[in-house]
Amino acid sequence: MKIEGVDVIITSPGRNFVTLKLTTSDGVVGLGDATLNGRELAVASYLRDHIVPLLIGRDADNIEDTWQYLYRGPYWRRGPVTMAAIAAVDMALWDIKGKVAGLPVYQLLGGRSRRGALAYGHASGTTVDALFIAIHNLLDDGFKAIRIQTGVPGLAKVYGVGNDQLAGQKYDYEPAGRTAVPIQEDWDTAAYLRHIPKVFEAVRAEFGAALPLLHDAHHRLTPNQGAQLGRSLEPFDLFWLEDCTPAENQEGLRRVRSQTTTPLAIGEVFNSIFDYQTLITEQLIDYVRSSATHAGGITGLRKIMDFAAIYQIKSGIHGPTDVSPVGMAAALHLDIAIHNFGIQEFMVHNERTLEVFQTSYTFIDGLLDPGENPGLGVELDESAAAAFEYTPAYLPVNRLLDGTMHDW
Ligand SMILES: O=NC(=O)[C@@H](O)[C@H](O)[C@H](O)CO
Ligand SMILES: [Co+2]
Repeated sequence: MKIEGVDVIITSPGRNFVTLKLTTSDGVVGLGDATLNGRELAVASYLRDHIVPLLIGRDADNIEDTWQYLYRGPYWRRGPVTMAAIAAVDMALWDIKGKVAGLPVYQLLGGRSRRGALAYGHASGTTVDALFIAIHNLLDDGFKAIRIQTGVPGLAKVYGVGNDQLAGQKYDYEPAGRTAVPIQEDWDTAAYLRHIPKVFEAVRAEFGAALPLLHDAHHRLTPNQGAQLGRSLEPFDLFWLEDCTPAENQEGLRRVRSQTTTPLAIGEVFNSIFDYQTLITEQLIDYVRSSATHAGGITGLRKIMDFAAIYQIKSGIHGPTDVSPVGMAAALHLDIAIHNFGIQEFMVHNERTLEVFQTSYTFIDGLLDPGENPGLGVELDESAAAAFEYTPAYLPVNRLLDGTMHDW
């Protein structure tokens, strides 16, 4: 069965998505997510200009060989653009293989290892009161685990805090601003480190000790500051503290790990198994955050998760609204099949996105499930997609109060 058609579909139902559509000589269609927030056109070009010519005529059955061909063939390896492009091809080939077999992809990955995948939602508020409203809304929606982000006194806008009026609504936070250049946010680490423990103390007092709570420091701390935060949050028993420090310097996590028992999650910006090599072999983290969309697809992320399993490290697949429903579905098939599943981020796409992408995954009683449709279980309505033009959008940049460029 040969690959005959290769289309790159860019659509923007509220935010930009890049989708790869493969069509085989038998007319079977596979979809793959290639969305890289703020750099969508780079991946679209990588696909259109450099991958499409290589795919036409290739055997659609050979997923591993295609992955290796696209990973080793370009000579220049790894990186978010390359691995998102490879991810889209990989997902589309798994989608095709499932449709041909008449099986949901998780059945091809070893079958079901759990009833459903525990999801966590995003609660945010500029104030603790607004945050409480958001938490109640998510609990009402059935979430059994919740990420907590709040404003920081003295700072106008902080990562992960949406519009209080939308508090807890299903998609109350899209970080990429539709502006010609990135908007600038300000940051004050000392104010943040003073504030966050008080927020968790208030949340635990209001919602009790058992509710799984997560928090994302979003790469903004030094290793020692990450250690300080991890220690200060130990009394509040977090499910995880995410991106406590930029982790390209993987050894930096040794400092954090040696000082705190707060569980650590790293890697939504990582795209290769080598980005995790020290983090995993030295057990410096508890959860791997990469999405299938950004880490070379189902094939790429499965390799990372099987490596992590040896060291008792679990998945915490990245599931923001800038991973498309196709990427979300790919994650859910892995979530259901792998043994070392941890939790799945679920920001919930907006209605317009779900007009373009018809999904069959479900969220019931706090658990996500990919469903039983053959393949990944997502269809793309191309005429609906065409109605939403690409619009440049960028993630913010972040500076310290003295103007020094910092991590966002
Ligand atoms: O844990 N989730 C996150 O950190 C996300 O909200 C990221 O900021 C966005 O996906 C970046 O595009
Ligand atoms: Co994050």
